[in-house]
Amino acid sequence: MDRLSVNKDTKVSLKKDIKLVYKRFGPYVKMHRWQYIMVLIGMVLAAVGSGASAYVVQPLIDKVFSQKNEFMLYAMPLALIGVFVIKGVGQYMQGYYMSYITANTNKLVRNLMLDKILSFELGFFNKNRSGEILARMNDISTVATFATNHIINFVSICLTTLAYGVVVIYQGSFLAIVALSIMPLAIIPIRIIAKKLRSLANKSFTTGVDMSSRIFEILNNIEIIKASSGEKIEAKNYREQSELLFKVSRKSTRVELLTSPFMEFFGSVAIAVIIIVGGIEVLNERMTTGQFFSLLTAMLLLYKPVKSLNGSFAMIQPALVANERLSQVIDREPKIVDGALELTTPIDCVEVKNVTLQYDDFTALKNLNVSFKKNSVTAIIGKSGSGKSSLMSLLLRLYDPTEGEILMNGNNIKDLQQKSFRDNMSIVTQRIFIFHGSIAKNVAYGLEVDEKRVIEALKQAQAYEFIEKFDNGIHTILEEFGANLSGGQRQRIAIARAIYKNPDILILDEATSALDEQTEEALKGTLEQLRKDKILIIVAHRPSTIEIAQNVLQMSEGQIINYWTQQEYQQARQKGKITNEDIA
Ligand SMILES: Nc1ncnc2c1ncn2[C@@H]1O[C@H](COP(=O)(O)OP(=O)(O)OP(=O)(O)O)[C@@H](O)[C@H]1O
Repeated sequence: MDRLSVNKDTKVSLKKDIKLVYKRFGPYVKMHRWQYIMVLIGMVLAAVGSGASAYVVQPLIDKVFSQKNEFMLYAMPLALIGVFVIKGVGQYMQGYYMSYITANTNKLVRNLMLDKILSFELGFFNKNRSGEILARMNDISTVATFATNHIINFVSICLTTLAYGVVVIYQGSFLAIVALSIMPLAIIPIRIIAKKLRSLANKSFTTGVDMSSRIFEILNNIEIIKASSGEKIEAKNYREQSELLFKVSRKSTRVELLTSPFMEFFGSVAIAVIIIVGGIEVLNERMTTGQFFSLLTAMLLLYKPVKSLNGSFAMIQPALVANERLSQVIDREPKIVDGALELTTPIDCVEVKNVTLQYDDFTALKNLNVSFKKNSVTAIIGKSGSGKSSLMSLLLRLYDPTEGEILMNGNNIKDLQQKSFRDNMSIVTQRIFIFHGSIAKNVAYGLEVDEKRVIEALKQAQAYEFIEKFDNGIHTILEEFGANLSGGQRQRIAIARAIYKNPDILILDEATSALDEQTEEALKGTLEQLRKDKILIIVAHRPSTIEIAQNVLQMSEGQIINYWTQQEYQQARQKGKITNEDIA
């Protein structure tokens, strides 16, 4: 499964889906057992406090108001304060430890999810929009909150209900059974509502994904949008999606809120029955007034936990759907699996053997055979779309060949630990990654900052002369995407980063396109020096860059059509066999 999808099936299989949630979140529940014990203690305190608060109504009315007992007049309010303090402490403990469990689970699953996403091959990112992936990150909190709270909500409600139930039954058993039996009837409409909520949760997710993906696209292409006066079209499209989301959310609120009137109705019927049946019992002196009011208070208090049980049923559907979506990411296996072998020697030879690469049905590279050796500079030329970048991606194992193999120092790179060879490779492409941070940190990305070496790398990349002019030099803060730099300056920082790593293989994939001729000429001198002990590959687009290469490889439609020495290449150029148009 390359493309993430949303399951449109609205068939409700609560039991199976809840099982899936606990299969995923069970370990996190187990891991927090001590916190759960604290929650449980808090819960017992709160439940005892709640039950006792209903119970004290009876002696208050019977002893103080009916029998005029003065001692009880002072004792009862004190007891009441005590009972509420116990309840308060219990609720605090329960709330504090519960939110700890939820927040910690959220954190751990988020980290796991990012590790997983980072382990995926490039193809996954090409096929899925950023908004789609981000939305699945946001799903975590919905499921984690549900998974960690649901058990405890359930236990809490059962305990509180039990405590009230004891009071209710103790104060008048016949009456209690009548009243308690009406309450569960309210659960019936919930199952009908659950089905509706599931399809609405899916719809709202898909619309949300479209919207956040669009925002990403707008932010990443703002220059083009403005230059093409696309603001109005973007705003119009976004408004339409916003409206759709608004409608879906209104609909789900309507459905969700239906539980409330149902509950109110069943609750009022239960209370009405208690008043009539209990009133008759009191009038016939089979029950004291205190017992009656204590029972009534317990019933009114019982209403809240039963209502919240219903509330948590309404939460189940969005959480189950969210679990299904995030499982698509967490359970997905990366297509590029790391090898076991660590490459410990410097890379001195890369061989591409009978390599074919297919993107879905499209064959981008066909049966390639070429090798790159230490101390050599190879230029790759070819028209746009001929497969130059695809070949470079294969060397980094961003994709695996569909057929054939890539060998590094004689080892198939599939058998090697990716980090062990990527740590010794640098690539500069036209897509330049600059993050918000100092120039020094941008250059040393992923490595310790050594200021001297940073300056040296910047000098080699012909970047230091403009950085020197900044007030803060290499400590100048760069904006996201390098917005405060020119295209050529960004490219030179990226080249400095590649040099700073001191790699065995340096790949420049159209990395100098934004440089003026003079800077490029100066950079050529640097590359001449750098070639020593390195494999240098330059995907070239200017005839002047090709001059430093010993070998020139020409690609066309995914195939190597020529492999020349520099001399042969020059002769081919002179004879007009190769023109500027052949160099993309
Ligand atoms: N991720 C991808 N999925 C599907 N097709 C792709 C993908 N990447 C590249 N291609 C296709 O493979 C072919 C080779 O692309 P590649 O980027 O390797 O060419 P290139 O020679 O580097 O082109 P340019 O000089 O324009 O950068 C193109 O036809 C392109 O459309």
